[in-house]
Amino acid sequence: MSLVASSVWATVFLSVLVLVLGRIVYALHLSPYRHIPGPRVCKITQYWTLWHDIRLRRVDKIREWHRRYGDVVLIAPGEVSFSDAGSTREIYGSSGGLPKSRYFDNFVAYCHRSVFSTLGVKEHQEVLKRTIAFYRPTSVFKSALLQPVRDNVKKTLNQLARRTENDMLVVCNLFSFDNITSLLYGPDLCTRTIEHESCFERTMVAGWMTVELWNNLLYNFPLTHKVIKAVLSYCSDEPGFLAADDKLADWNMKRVDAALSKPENIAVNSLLYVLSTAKTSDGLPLPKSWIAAELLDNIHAAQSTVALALTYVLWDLANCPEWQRRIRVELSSLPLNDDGLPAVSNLQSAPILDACITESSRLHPLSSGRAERVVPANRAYNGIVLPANTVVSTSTLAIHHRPEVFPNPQAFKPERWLHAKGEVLHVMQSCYIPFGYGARLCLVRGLHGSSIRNDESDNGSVRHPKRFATRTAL
Ligand code: HEM
Repeated sequence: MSLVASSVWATVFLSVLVLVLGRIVYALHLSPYRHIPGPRVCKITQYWTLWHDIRLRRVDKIREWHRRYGDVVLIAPGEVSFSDAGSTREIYGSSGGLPKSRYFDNFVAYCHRSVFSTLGVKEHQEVLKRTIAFYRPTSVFKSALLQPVRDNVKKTLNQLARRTENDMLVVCNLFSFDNITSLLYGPDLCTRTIEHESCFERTMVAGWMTVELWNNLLYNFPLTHKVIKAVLSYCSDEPGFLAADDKLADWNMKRVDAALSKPENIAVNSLLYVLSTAKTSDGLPLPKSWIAAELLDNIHAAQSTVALALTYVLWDLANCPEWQRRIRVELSSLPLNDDGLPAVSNLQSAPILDACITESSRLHPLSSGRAERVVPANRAYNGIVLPANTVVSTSTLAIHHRPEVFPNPQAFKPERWLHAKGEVLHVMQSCYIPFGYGARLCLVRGLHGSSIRNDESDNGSVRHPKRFATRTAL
């Protein structure tokens, strides 16, 4: 190697070394985050957490860090995770008013921000006004909208009885898709993937389950995702590999087009109906793309969360014959409707079923763990001062596994919800956040009959009665 080439290489090597050492010294000794507990590597680079994100192990890793470092953990430069009820209240509570982080840009559809992806507090309140009527129990539980869902329950039970354990997630996904399309578009435009084995939508749902596994890569490294998608499409003779999301967006837009061309046929109380009758702040009808974006977002919000929630409940119960027996006894004592299923209102008086679902959601919370908010000005949380623009979040998995609140936290113990009373129950409720907390609580939280409510679940408004970064956590 010539002398010139050697000195160029030496200069490059030394420059990189100086940059890396400089970064390490800054992160560990000078950064405004140096005092926050957490793994050293997370203080230096965000790529360690991103790596776990892509491997779909982020939530587990953060819980492990909370066990080791306590309730406040620096998970990346400028990103802090909490696992206690007090900080959760401050971060997500209505009074805190923290905006969502740029992570939610990943959920912008047709260039429009839905309720879920709106960042600022004021903007969110405006957007929410257009859709909130849909989430009222009095409208969702109207039988015209609910009957297809009830019919799906019976079809799904038949399918589950015939299939193997491995098909459980697939069947639950189809069930979830048919249900949400029924509530969003109404019975005439909903899908029937459970019964029609060869319909287009069924292939789309299957493709989408694969897309979700790759979404974390898409959100963190879009270019790499594009290259992998192109290469795998080419190699697998499957041009549509990882294209189910685009297919879903086209499919949704066609449905909205078809419905808006005959508005008189749109099912009353469906989300499509609520949106097609809503007005902008200037009193004009909502543009088609806004309507389509909100519908698409609700499919995303509902699809894998509900499918996984159901799969986990079935999984937990599969290992507990005694709880299965108790649920059967409880349900068989409820009066039945003509369709052979208990009325929704009667399910509110099924505490054993409720406790099993609640405990399953505690053990396997389904939100991505990236319910991120941004701190607008320097402020202390749990006694630790954070600079403005820090991204903060609560680790749902960590707070759900606090051993002093949920003794033997790894165990499926529905009885903890049945027996707890007074202050003990209150503390458990304040550490139970599978549907989020406070100002941006999941809009369907109020539809779940559970008696489990945290402090901000019942503030009088309907919304207080949430993939693979996607919306669920694996
Ligand atoms: C078991 C099922 C579900 C779980 C675990 C769940 C969980 C969550 C969580 C944790 C949030 C808050 C995200 C944040 O704070 O950043 C949320 C928000 C939301 N969820 Fe759900 N969700 C579920 C089902 C659904 C369904 C079925 C729908 C629609 C029909 C839905 C619609 C929404 C919407 C629109 C938001 C945004 C609320 C806002 O920002 O005001 N979710 N969900």
